[in-house]
Amino acid sequence: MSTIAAFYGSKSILITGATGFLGKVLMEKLFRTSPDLKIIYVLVRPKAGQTLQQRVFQILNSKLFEKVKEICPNVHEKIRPVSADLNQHDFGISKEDMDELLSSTNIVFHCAATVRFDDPLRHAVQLNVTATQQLLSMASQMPKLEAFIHLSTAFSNCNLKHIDEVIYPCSVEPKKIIDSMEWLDDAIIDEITPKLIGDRPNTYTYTKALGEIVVQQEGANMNIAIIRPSIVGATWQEPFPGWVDNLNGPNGLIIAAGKGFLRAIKATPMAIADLIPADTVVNLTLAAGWYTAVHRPKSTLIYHCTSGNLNPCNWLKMGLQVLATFEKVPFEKAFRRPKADFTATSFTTHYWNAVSHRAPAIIYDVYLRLTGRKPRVTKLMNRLLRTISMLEYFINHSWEWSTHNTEMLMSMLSPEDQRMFNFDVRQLNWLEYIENYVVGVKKYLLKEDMAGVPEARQHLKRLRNIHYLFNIALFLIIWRLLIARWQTARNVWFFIVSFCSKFLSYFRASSTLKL
Ligand SMILES: CCCCCCCCCCCCCCCCCCCCCCCCCCCC(=O)SCCNC(=O)CCNC(=O)[C@H](O)C(C)(C)COP(=O)(O)OP(=O)(O)OC[C@H]1O[C@@H](n2cnc3c(N)ncnc32)[C@H](O)[C@@H]1OP(=O)(O)O
Ligand SMILES: NC(=O)C1=CN([C@@H]2O[C@H](COP(=O)(O)OP(=O)(O)OC[C@H]3O[C@@H](n4cnc5c(N)ncnc54)[C@H](OP(=O)(O)O)[C@@H]3O)[C@@H](O)[C@H]2O)C=CC1
Repeated sequence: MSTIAAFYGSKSILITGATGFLGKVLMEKLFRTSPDLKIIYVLVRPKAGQTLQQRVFQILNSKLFEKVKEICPNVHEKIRPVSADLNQHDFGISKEDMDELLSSTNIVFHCAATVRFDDPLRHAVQLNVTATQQLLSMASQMPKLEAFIHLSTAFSNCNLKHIDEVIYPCSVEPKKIIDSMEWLDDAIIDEITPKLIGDRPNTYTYTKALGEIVVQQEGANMNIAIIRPSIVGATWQEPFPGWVDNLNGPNGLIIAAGKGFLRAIKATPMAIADLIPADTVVNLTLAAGWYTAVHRPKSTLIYHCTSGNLNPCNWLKMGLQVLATFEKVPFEKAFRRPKADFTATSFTTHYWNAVSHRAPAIIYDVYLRLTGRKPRVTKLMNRLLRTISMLEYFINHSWEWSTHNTEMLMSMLSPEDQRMFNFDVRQLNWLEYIENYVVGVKKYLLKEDMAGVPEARQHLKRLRNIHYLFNIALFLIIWRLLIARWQTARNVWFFIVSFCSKFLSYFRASSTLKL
């Protein structure tokens, strides 16, 4: 019997960010492995015209939860959506809901965050710092609380090369930042943002670092742990391989490459691609929740959920396997054949952006306009190039994360728990994982049926023929222009033509003699 599964069996659990990528995988695993848990409270806001109940219902009815519904048929009764917006004071939670949450909750998993890299500092501070502070204040009033698990990121200190499982100070105290957001106006905040984030690439990593300090300061009297995952990718094994549901991280780029939009990206091919599967993160998170509650470590433990030092894979190996999978399982209705390369310098990147990204987009838009349709590819391409510029930092740097606490935690698990809550990334076969990841992107993000693969292959063949025809036409046009203007080109042309005609007459003469 799994100790961890039994531990969660009788608990009331509060999850923030349950509608997000990791939150869903976390909920699924909890229901699947501890179907007798008491209740999961999820803090949800109404969104996109859906009530919170509709949002939760949609999640429970998705493919991700198919196994859960077999194991825990009354799952709908075990989940309690609580209307909450983390941007509001007290999260806008009603008094009755608040009383219930405070009196019943045993474990808190804080996953909610803004993960956008370009969020204005005010918004990123509100969600990643102030809301974390408020949630801790709520947690401090929970008499039955056994553990508070905070999801951070391995990149919160990406301004360092070697990162230990400790909390690093920031130049300005989080409390001062929170206070200043109340009275500074947006223009001034925009002006001071680069100075505050310093050598971090964006407001996301900066505010996640501030959030960690808040957790350490405000949670001093609680059982707290911080999980720092690196780049979270599709699921590895559970509940099935390859599950993804948003465009973050590598997902959007895999689509762009598979559809033939992304042809070149500036990357350091030998830099470590520190990807970590979503189910690995969730297993570690649940194990840490159990350990924190049961063993009550004296200080806040930080767990690095990374792959680089235990099972490194570089961007070249990853990129090549992504491309190899496109060969086997092409995406439908590609714009061009998937064929991408890494560039090394800003000069070559600009060159390929002009030649391989912007030019084909413009040509295609002209074609759309000529055929009476609305041009759209240039806009799409601009958006892709903007996304790439945001992500580039992470594919051109390398980090070393120490994983002592994570390894210690692994050693504390029973063999049964090590199997059931496996976060030993050394067992991961990258090539197999990446193939499943790309197939997962096709199936679960693009919603493409595998039955469409032969047609997708045909489409790529047509694109190849168009490509050849286009190149031949281009060559002939350029050649014609050269002949018209340049004597040497004319001489070369006459030489080739007379050589070919002599060769043909010799060939004809010799075949007539044989007859
Ligand atoms: C010798 C031969 C060599 C061969 C080499 C072969 C090379 C092959 C290369 C091909 C293979 C490619 C795959 C390789 C993998 C490389 C991947 C590298 C990725 C590195 C990622 C590092 C991330 C690390 C982060 C740290 C981890 C974390 O802690 S947090 C989680 C990560 N967070 C994010 O990823 C958020 C990033 N997103 C944003 O910040 C914003 O969305 C944005 C700024 C990017 C865009 O903002 P904008 O306002 O413009 O758009 P938005 O409102 O968000 O959306 C508008 C529409 O665009 C769609 N969208 C959103 N995101 C993406 C995206 N990532 N890609 C594409 N499209 C996106 C969105 O759905 C909207 O669409 P509509 O609704 O239709 O309008
Ligand atoms: N994905 C990754 O690569 C990595 C993620 N992490 C961390 O893991 C955690 C989860 O990330 P992930 O699941 O990918 O993120 P998602 O963006 O998928 O999910 C974010 C969640 O936060 C919720 N949320 C955002 N704003 C509010 C708000 N104002 N009120 C209530 N809820 C809100 C979202 O709700 P809604 O659906 O309503 O928008 C959603 O449920 C984050 O803390 C992130 O920093 C760390 C490393 C890597």
